[in-house]
Amino acid sequence: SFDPEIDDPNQSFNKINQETESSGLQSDFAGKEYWEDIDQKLCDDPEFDETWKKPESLCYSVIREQEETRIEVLSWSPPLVVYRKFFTDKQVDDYLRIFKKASLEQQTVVSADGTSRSSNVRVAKGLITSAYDFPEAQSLHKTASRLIPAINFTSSEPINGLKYDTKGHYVPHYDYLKVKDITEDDNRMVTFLMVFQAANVGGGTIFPYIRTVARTKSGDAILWFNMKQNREQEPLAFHGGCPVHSGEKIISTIWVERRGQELFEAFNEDKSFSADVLLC
Ligand SMILES: O=C(O)CCC(=O)C(=O)O
Ligand SMILES: [Fe+2]
Repeated sequence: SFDPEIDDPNQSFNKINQETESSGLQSDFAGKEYWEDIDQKLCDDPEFDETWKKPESLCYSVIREQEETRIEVLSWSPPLVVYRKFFTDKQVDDYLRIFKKASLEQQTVVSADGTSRSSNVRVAKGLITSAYDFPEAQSLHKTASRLIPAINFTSSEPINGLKYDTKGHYVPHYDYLKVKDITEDDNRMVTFLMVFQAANVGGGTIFPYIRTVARTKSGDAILWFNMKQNREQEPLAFHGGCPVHSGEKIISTIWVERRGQELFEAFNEDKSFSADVLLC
């Protein structure tokens, strides 16, 4: 089925041209110098977002075997979609409970001399929650596989949890790996990002080149492609975690490899994928 919901284009045009009051929100945080001003503004001010000016930005309801998924298309090509209320409250609570129990580690980066140090590029605490060790994570994996049949979730990295405290953020980057011993087949075709707790203020997921921010709530998920059809890096998939100005944000990601993606086997051109595969 098909259920478009378009804002009045004139109304959003007017909104975008109004003076905004976002500057009051922009607090100081460690690593602020890594952020472009224009991206911080997009993070903090939904009125600055250009997505809803595009005629192709629509919401779809897809029903398969009596189960409904609500998909918001933020970009067709490359695909960037938000799944609203994808997980049940129980799934969200169960996964959050792992986080409350675990001792979290500040994410580190490796320096040139081989030592690891904390970095202000990613101010967040991580926790590997593999589907083998955690039934709560397996449940998420199963739901994703069932409701998104276009993607083969079997070939994926362990589910990676991430918690941002107030002032936490993740400077825009690519998930596509540029490491020598990684083949194109092993590389991250898709990022599936699940939201378990949204920040009170801030904390969206920004795509600077698509000029949009996915503003999600707990139970929502975001999916995008990091790869072009020919398996090279998708330039528009550059993204980051917007600064959290108040509250905490808890997410986890499944990185899906190109390996075993039968639906995409025949696609090999030097161009972006298209989101229509996600709607059937
Ligand atoms: O926090 C976000 O919204 C983005 C997280 C992210 O980009 C990542 O974990 O690779
Ligand atoms: Fe990322």
